[in-house]
Amino acid sequence: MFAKVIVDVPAKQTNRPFDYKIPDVLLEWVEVGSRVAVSFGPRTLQGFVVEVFEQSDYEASKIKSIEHVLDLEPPLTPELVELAHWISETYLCHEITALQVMIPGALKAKYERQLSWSPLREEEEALLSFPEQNQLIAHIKNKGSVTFEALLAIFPEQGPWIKQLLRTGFLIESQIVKDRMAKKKVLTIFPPTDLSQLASQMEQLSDKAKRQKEILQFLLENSQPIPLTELMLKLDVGASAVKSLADKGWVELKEIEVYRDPYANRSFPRTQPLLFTEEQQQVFNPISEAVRASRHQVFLLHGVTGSGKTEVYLQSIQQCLDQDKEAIVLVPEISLTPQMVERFKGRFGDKVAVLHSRLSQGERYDEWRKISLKQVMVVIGARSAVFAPFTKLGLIIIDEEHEASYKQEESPKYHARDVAIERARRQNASVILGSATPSLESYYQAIGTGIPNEDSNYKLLTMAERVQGRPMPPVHIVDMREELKEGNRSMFSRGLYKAIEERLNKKEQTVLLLNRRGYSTFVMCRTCGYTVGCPHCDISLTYHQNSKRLRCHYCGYTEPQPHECPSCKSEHIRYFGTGTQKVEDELSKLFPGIRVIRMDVDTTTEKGSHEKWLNLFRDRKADVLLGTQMVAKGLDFPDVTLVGVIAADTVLNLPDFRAGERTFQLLTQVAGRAGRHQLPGEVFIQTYTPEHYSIQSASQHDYHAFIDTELDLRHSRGYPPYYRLILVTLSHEQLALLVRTAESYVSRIKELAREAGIIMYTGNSNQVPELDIMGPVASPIPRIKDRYRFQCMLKYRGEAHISNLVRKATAFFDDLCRQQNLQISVDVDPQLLQ
Ligand SMILES: Nc1ncnc2c1ncn2[C@@H]1O[C@H](COP(=O)(O)OP(=O)(O)OP(=O)(O)O)[C@@H](O)[C@H]1O
Ligand SMILES: [Zn+2]
Ligand SMILES: [Zn+2]
Repeated sequence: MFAKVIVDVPAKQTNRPFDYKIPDVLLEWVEVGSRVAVSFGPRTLQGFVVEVFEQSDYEASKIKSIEHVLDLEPPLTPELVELAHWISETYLCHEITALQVMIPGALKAKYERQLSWSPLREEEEALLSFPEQNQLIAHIKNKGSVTFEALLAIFPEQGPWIKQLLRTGFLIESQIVKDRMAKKKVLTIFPPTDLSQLASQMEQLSDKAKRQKEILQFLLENSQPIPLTELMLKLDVGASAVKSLADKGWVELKEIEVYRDPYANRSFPRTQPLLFTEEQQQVFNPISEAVRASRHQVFLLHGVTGSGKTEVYLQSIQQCLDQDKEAIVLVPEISLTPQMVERFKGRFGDKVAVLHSRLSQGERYDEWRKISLKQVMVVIGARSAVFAPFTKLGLIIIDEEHEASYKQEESPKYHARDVAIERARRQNASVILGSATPSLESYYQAIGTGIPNEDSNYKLLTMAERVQGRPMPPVHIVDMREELKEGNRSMFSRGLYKAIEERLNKKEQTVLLLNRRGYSTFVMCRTCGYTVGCPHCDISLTYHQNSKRLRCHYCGYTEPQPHECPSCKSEHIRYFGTGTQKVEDELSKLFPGIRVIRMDVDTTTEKGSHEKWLNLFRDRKADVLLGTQMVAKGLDFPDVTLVGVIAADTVLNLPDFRAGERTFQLLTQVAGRAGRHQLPGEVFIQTYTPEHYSIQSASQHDYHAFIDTELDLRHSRGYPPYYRLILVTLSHEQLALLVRTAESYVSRIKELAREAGIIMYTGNSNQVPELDIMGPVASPIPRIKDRYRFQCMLKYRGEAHISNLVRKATAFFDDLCRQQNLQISVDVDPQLLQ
């Protein structure tokens, strides 16, 4: 038997399968999707088996053998292997890159597989009726644990039997990977076993030891060990108070290892399906029908914020499980909040695995194993969870389908939504794309030519009302220019100020949004206008309050904050722009005693901090939740009755044709956090361009008004969804060479297009062009890490033949890339245009 193997060298020459012989002892172990070690030239490389076959066209003696297999179970399914091929074709990347992105990072590390005899199955052992294998079993028991290679070397004939024992759980594979990962230890406080001691100790404390008393009181009430940092946050106490209790020997403070399942010791109260509203029922019916019939169908679920989309997801998944099929739920990384996880774990309990990037490598690996060992039926996760190795997929749900983060920015530059649809198509599964603000691409697919139509690719389902007839919150647009005219120089308009004040009085909560992009806190000299830029990239450095340093977001370069202008020596050099930190300072000045939780990149780097902040807010330990995009998504807190957007224009000013769409989406999302339960909500949007259509339509909760204007604009400018885009970026250290190469790259594409008979845009043609090439021009960020960047944008109608041109043109420059260290990066359906 032979195998076709894609080896782990991402290069054009190796971007095809190579033939290897499967040695007899490995016959049982090599399958499509297996990872194997093969010799390739002078080296031994890792590779993936993409095909197993009987006869090779090559002379048998010339074909090398596979050296060994790296995993006892193939990490990829045959379906995923095919999908990887599709990804490499669609997004123009190497096939190995697409294969590698599908497996968890932990698997990529080298490790040894140890096998040992399971102690758990002792009683059933007598039932094993294969006496001739006694020797093998005795050997394993004797050794305690043995490596897979060693075992096969001694018992080369018994591969099938070993496999059987593994699958039936008599043999277990010990996870050396697990041991290799640094174990996580956390300083934890343990109350004494006899809690009554605490009460008497509390009385011994003097009145001055208020903090210590609080801690004892807390332990008395909760009687659970609790991590030190968590306690400090919860009670707002310092470590010293805890230490003095530990010194007295009243509580114990020790480091414990935390188990890697981040949800392992959490219980999720089980929830029951809610009785559907009429609208929910009416969108659920067709979904349920498709799932039951195992029919591939894409549904675009357009439901306003608070319309109860999640409940529709949950019951659709239940339908899927009832058919004994599996489901994947994708959510954007930042809305994969504990609240979200809770909703799925609450309904489906242990059947759910969770995958996101804040998990450690080990944790991710554990969750992934649950999927591949079929211990779970549902996966909820960020982008890459679309590759969960399920084999009986019934449904893929993509929540907030419009989110740009579903597009991976590094190779393979895939769009999880499109991969999901392709995967579902291959498995006859259904797809739900859910959003309050569907992307233009998806909406356009769902309406076809503008009229809802039976043949269009996606089926549009609409929920226009909030659950239980709750009203959408009224939105006030505040013109900040007027505020300034009338003498208000604060970053809060008078309206928003009053509204916050009212919430404080009524003990209700407020969410304040400040766009991340908006607070590029660059440093500028007020005398001469000099701005501090990165010496390696053409972009301003960002000021970081915590470290008091300037930092480049692209290359990580940092330098201390300057005290005088490098150009004119003036002392009036300072940082500009409203950072979240600044808003927080201002809030405390205006409302003494106000409790603010600030969530931004600076406060959420630590693992679990995201969760901690949100829990504190939910537990009403703060009046205001202030943050960047992360506060806009998915939160469902009953006491939030006010939402304020500090500056709505920041995204609008980006040089991106999606700026209007992004603004509309963000404003709609964040406005949707207010008044979701009994208490009515209210929203303030502060802006310098109140007349802009995306701000106007967001304030009226009018998706259709927005989309009509936006579709017209896109049509007249030739952008998606009417045209598709491919962005090609070339970079090199020498500007002159780069410009020359970029020019000849574009000529090359034009030449290929002419050969292929493609109608190109000429400006005065009567024919509708199929392809328009813009550029080459300098990229919006013209230099990163000392490399200059030029780009060209291809706009085209229709499908694959254009990506074929790009593939050919890029291949033509392959040698130049290698010899001259030129880089050409291709982004199909780009989301970021920098
Ligand atoms: N059928 C129902 N009966 C009663 N309450 C419901 C029902 N469906 C949903 N809810 C409740 O309504 C609230 C809003 O629902 P949900 O969070 O699912 O909305 P959503 O459409 O996902 O909103 P968003 O897009 O803003 O996240 C939740 O508190 C949910 O528990
Ligand atoms: Zn200056
Ligand atoms: Zn830089």
